[in-house]
Amino acid sequence: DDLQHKSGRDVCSGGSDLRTPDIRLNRPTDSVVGNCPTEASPLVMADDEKYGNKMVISLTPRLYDYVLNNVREHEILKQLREETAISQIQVSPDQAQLLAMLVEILGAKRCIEVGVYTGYSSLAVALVLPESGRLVACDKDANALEVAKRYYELAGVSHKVTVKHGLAAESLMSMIQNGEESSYDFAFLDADKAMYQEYFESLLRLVRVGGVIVIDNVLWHGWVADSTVNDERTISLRNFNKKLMDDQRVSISMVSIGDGMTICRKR
Ligand SMILES: C[S@@+](CC[C@H](N)C(=O)[O-])C[C@H]1O[C@@H](n2cnc3c(N)ncnc32)[C@H](O)[C@@H]1O
Repeated sequence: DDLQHKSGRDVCSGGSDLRTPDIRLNRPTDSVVGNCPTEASPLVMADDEKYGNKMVISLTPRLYDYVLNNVREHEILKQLREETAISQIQVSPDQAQLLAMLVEILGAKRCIEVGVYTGYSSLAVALVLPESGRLVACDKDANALEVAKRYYELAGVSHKVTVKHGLAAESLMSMIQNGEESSYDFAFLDADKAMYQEYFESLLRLVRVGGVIVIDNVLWHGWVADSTVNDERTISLRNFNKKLMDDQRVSISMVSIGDGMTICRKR
């Protein structure tokens, strides 16, 4: 049913204007079978002529397995992921690796995470921070934070992490009031979606010029692009993405990894 477009058109059985790509030739074939990825053909085409029917890769389960097999996941991260996998709310290993890579590229020393849960993404960041580095980890869930703290200890990084238990909006505001504006290099936002704009405004104050803010779930199960889905969180994310697109205070790059992440660099 997911594959059935609400208009009644089966988007994966193909329309007359959609052709399946020939991967070997890296160009479309003439056969008309659709625009949805299959294991044999993970390429999909933008179906708008203005993009020149550009072909892009779309992950199938087999291809995603391949991606995951090419992630260098630290043993302690694997252990944490396996212990808490049931929740399905933590970032994926390839996302965590990208966050850590961004921190390394930036040479970040001071980081913030909003939405820590049991610590998977924050641990990935803490592991690559220098010994003098600091990560402020904000979450309102005391039980989840206990698990996170246990793993920071196990990984030998707890001296780099300051856990802030409470409402993230208040934690961020207290950091601002504490004179910490423009003193952070990197922030990761992954908490309640309806509050994203407010968190983003605070993070923008806390991060220095040239610093990076990464926002998770910007594609929100794909619902942001489905005009028939209009629940509160989807609308929030859609509005947030729209505002960010026009926000000249940052450069942006929306990346279709995991549930979608936008990387922002403060100008
Ligand atoms: C998607 S999970 C974070 C996952 C984590 N980044 C990871 O990859 O392991 C979202 C977290 O945001 C926290 N959260 C939701 N609303 C919050 C709020 N108002 N203040 C602080 N934390 C909040 C939840 O308690 C939850 O742990």
